[in-house]
Amino acid sequence: MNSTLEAVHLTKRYNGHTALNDLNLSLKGGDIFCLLGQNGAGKTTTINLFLGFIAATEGKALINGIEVKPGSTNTREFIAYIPEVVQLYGNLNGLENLDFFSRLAGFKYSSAELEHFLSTSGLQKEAHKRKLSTYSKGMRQKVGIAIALAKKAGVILMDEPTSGLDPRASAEFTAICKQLAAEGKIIFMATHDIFNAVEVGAVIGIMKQGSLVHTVSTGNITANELQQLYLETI
Ligand SMILES: Nc1ncnc2c1ncn2[C@@H]1O[C@H](COP(=O)(O)OP(=O)(O)OP(=O)(O)O)[C@@H](O)[C@H]1O
Repeated sequence: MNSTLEAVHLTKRYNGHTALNDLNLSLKGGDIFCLLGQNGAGKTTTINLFLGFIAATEGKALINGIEVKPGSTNTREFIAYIPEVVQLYGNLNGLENLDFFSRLAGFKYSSAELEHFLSTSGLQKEAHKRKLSTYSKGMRQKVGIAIALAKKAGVILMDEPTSGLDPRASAEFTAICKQLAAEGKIIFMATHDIFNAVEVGAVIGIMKQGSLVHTVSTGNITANELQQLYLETI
């Protein structure tokens, strides 16, 4: 199935304060979209609407043509979410965490399959059987990606995934995102990382006070130009 992610006049207000204003967006399998914007611009609000964590005030968030509704499980199976800090069980190892979260999503895999998901996500083999409490942030994130793969989610939402990663881990992460998109997944990430957004080859949205004010393709812009546009916008 070709995945889709759409926002149609998507709006969220809190007591008269507009956190997200009339967002219109249409992504398909293979697309990478990076949402940039200052603190409070509305990036996490957008992700939370697609996850069904909060209800839209107006408009719709749609995954594979199905409207996302808080409390409904209709769209959950199509989505994986990688937050800034991936929450895993510190006293379980990488394989055990992956097995646990895969089962929670309704999938049961052999050890070889679980190992394969972890390796595809870039986690070195020696770490597969080490307790999560000994993992770095980048390693935890790789387990998060492995869980997304194991769920067979067509849409992967990420909130500031490269924050706190060293340049090498960030570059590895970029490569994995590109690979996932090449396999037909939609990657939607909120980020402050202009360099990563350009490297990942995404379409970039710049958000200001809840409104998407620019959408640019990275094929047409360098990191310096994007930084300039960002600074002029916000
Ligand atoms: N539960 C809430 N109640 C009231 N206002 C909220 C709530 N959640 C978010 N907001 C407001 O909505 C606006 C958008 O917040 P959001 O978290 O989406 O920003 P962001 O772009 O993700 O910022 P950051 O880069 O800091 O994560 C902000 O003004 C924020 O204060």
